Amino acid sequence: MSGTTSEGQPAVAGWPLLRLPEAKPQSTSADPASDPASEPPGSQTQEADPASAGQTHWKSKARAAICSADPLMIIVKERGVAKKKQQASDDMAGQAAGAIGVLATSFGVLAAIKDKLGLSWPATVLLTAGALVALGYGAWRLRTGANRLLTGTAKPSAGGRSASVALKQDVPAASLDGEQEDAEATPAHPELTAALRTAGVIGSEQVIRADEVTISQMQTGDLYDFLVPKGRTYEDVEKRLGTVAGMFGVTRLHLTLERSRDNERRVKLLKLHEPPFTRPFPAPTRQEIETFAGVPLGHDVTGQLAGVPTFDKASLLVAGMTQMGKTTLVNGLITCLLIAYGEFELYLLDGKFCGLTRFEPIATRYESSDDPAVFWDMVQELNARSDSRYAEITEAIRNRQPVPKFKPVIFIVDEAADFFASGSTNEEKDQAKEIAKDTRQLVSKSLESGISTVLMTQRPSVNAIPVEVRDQFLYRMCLYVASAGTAKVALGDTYFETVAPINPVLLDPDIKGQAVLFANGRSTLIRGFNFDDKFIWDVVDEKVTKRVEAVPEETPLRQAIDLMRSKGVDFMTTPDMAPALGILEDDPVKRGKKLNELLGGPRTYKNAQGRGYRLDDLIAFAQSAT
Ligand SMILES: Nc1ncnc2c1ncn2[C@@H]1O[C@H](COP(=O)(O)OP(=O)(O)OP(=O)(O)O)[C@@H](O)[C@H]1O
Repeated sequence: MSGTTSEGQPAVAGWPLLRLPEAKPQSTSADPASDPASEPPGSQTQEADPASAGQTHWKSKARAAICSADPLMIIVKERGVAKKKQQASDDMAGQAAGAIGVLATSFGVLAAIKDKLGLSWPATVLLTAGALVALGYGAWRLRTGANRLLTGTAKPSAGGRSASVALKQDVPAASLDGEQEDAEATPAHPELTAALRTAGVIGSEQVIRADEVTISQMQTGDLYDFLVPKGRTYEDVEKRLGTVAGMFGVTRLHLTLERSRDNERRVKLLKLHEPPFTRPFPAPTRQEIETFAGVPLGHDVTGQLAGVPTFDKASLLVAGMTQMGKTTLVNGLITCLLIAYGEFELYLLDGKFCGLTRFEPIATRYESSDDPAVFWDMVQELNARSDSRYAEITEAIRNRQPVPKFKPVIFIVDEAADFFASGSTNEEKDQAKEIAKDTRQLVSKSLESGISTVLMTQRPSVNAIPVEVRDQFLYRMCLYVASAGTAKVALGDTYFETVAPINPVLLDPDIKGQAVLFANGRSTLIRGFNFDDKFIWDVVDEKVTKRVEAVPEETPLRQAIDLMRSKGVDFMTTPDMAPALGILEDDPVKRGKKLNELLGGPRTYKNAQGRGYRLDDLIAFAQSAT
């Protein structure tokens, strides 16, 4: 018999009629020539079928199907019925043979036991059945005990049994791994399990175990402390914090997540009772600032101090719309630096004229101007200091000496965008390009030489601060802004792809000083400090006194400073100061030159009274020299 159908398809033994391409159940053709089921006896289809007991019956049914609406289906069904019947009779024969075998063996075994023990037939049967049941029970106990040992669950007490069974119903169908055997044995925490499953943090078959969850009521909110299932870490929660917040029915701003030092699976999730910073936190004390590990920039949503680990080799960009609290925040930063950062030099450029004035007495250079030329001059001065510091480093390395330690310099500019704006002439455009180039160099290359830059802007638009400058900042802060695009300018183009980003657009603009701090790849919502003026003035005065006291008393510079302070003046002319320091020269030019040399070369200042020295300049000069 041929192994193919008329179309050349392989004829499967037993299924010659099932030519699938033609098997259209909808076919209603009455043309026998076109219908494979109507092929006459002796045709290829018939020949392909091996003889069988059910064949005649099947053929007659198949012929009857010619006139039906669905002939092929009927043929297939009939074929199936015939096959099943044959299989059933085969199965019955096999089972009967098996049963006879089992009976014969059992009888043999029982006869052997009866013979050995000399018991009656009923006693032998009962004894054997009892022994088999006892063996089965023993095996079951053994397996249950081993499972309990592996999962670490206690043996349920009689009273706890029903509760345990009820709780087990909360647990989803177990998978094959040990994790789920654990889950089966311990109830799931319903709220967290449902929230984290729906948020896609854990798989649909995973649970947060109730015995690994603690919920504490804090003053500001509920603190959930829990372990995510094995194979997951706190980062899985952190990545989907926004979605998790949605599951809790709050916003991303209501949630903060903390990792634990003891276990990567441990998550500490704080859900605030009310929107962040609804109630103000009191400004920190000196002691709190001093004991903070790093430089504090504000409070976090729980009222703890938050900030950056260091300002060494760092630079900060602060952006936010007008009147949101940038200047106040940076005033707070400088105050904290003065309290806890040791000795450093301040270069201040007050583009808003009075935002940083409180710190003028301790600034090495303070300018209040919106002139780009002033900004450029300060940038160039700092670049020159950086170059000379690099030269010292190179020299030390060349001579196999330890690399020198430099006093940190912090350059703070309030409202920086104005300084990069270019005029319409070619000359002004060239100048703007040069300013951008020098600023980029300052921010990027000065870190190693200990010069950090803080730029603030109320216009974080794409062009306000050139991208080559923006890209260099290590720390970024963004207060309220109106669009996500603006937030990206401040926090970086890829900010919203980072772990658990916070959208500054969602901040409440009526709660001043709130900012997203993005440092070391993590976002923290903070609110800058709003110190009393008196607190800031006291900190500044103390610092000035300390710095003056650090200048040796016998030096002319210290004597000049003490003279001005004792007389309570901010400015003294050269003719007034020179005799007090022992210069009795009558010629004004020679006197001025001698005095400046004696003082070590501080900058002079000229006003209506004539040329002389300002106290702030002398103090700044003294501290830059130490
Ligand atoms: N943390 C804070 N707590 C309470 N009030 C604050 C806080 N920060 C700022 N403010 C208040 O908000 C107002 C604006 O502050 P600030 O001048 O610092 O904003 P700014 O962003 O620098 O404004 P601009 O860009 O217009 O100069 C001020 O009245 C200030 O007192």
